[in-house]
Amino acid sequence: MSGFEPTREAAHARLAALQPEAYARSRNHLEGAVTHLSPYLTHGLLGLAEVLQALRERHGLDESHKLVQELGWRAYFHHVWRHRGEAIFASLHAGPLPDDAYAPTLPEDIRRGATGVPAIDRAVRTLYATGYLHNHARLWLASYVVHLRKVHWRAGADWLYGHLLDGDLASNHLSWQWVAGTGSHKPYLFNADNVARFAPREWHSAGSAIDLSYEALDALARRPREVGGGRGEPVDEPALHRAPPPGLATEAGPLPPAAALVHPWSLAGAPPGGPAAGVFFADFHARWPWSERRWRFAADRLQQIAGVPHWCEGPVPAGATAWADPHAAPWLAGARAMPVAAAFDEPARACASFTQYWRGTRMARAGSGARA
Ligand SMILES: Cc1cc2nc3c(=O)[nH]c(=O)nc-3n(C[C@H](O)[C@H](O)[C@H](O)COP(=O)(O)OP(=O)(O)OC[C@H]3O[C@@H](n4cnc5c(N)ncnc54)[C@H](O)[C@@H]3O)c2cc1C
Repeated sequence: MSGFEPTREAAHARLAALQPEAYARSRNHLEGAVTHLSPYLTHGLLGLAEVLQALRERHGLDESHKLVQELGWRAYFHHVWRHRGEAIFASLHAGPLPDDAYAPTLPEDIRRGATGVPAIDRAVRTLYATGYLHNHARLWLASYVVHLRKVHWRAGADWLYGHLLDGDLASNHLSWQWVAGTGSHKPYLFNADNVARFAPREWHSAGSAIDLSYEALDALARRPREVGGGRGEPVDEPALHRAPPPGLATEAGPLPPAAALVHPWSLAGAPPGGPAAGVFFADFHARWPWSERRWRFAADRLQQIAGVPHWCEGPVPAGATAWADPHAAPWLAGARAMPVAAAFDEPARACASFTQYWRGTRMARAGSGARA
């Protein structure tokens, strides 16, 4: 996989390269034909509706196709965030053990990719080297952290979010809850045989702490004691930054009163109006630090669109305009937030499961007038 360039051209190149049939056959394999669209979707370089439209028009896909369903998971997690708000950052319901049976912080050997389980240590190295992980690797990592090492899912979720280029608070934190069993009916478990089936040889983990039957793993998930770790060679964890890292320029002055704002989740371009101004929200990053790679991804694109981005401490001026996004919403309260085109029709009620959501929605039809 090559890196992720923060440009519309790179995003469209990913879209043009999609192979839906190969995706459906191979998506669970670490070397399968996955799309690598997630950093572009998270940062609004591509809209979900825009991707679905391309899948419909170029490939004739509908809701029955696996790729459309996977994109549906993203939309479902945002549906849950819309309905539950801040509640998604705490356990939605009880998991296999009470919350206080899990450690509140991530042990050093996991952070440093030194657990001695090749699949986990590889995943951590890949994450730090690229800012991206295949879905299966994310599932393995989260399951190991929560069920074998007894670390609270929230500690793992916050850490992973910071290092991912595609970190999306709904997809990330709700996926961790799905794995933990606090957002699904049972814990997600995996073993060395599963890794051997879907990952290249260097990831294989026979003889390690995950080389167990599913019965044994299920019993482990339901008892409070952790399996030990810490037998591997450590790597350095890249720093996470709550403010722009050294060398990344931002402007501290006030925003123009009627600015067309571009924030890090709307990097396709400025909304209509003007003048365009890029913006980072200080309060967001006080809570959610990012890796340097991610800061640069967003800042490079903001710079392309609107010059040096502003460092915004507090809400934006009333009279400014911006594309709506839930990550940015608290700081856009006084501004005109322009809706992004819906990708899927919104079910009338809050859905308690993906299955319920999927039964209650369809791919939205184009033509709402909002940005794709
Ligand atoms: C523990 C954990 C944490 C995750 N954190 C994030 C995150 O912060 N941001 C994020 O975008 N995705 C997250 N995901 C979902 C998924 O792993 C990634 O979207 C996917 O791996 C991104 O790679 P891709 O674009 O090549 O995916 P593909 O497999 O090619 O899928 C295409 C698109 O469908 C959507 N999608 C696919 N699978 C999922 C899924 N399970 N849940 C939600 N959307 C999905 C994504 O938008 C993705 O870009 C997480 C999953 C897990 C298990």
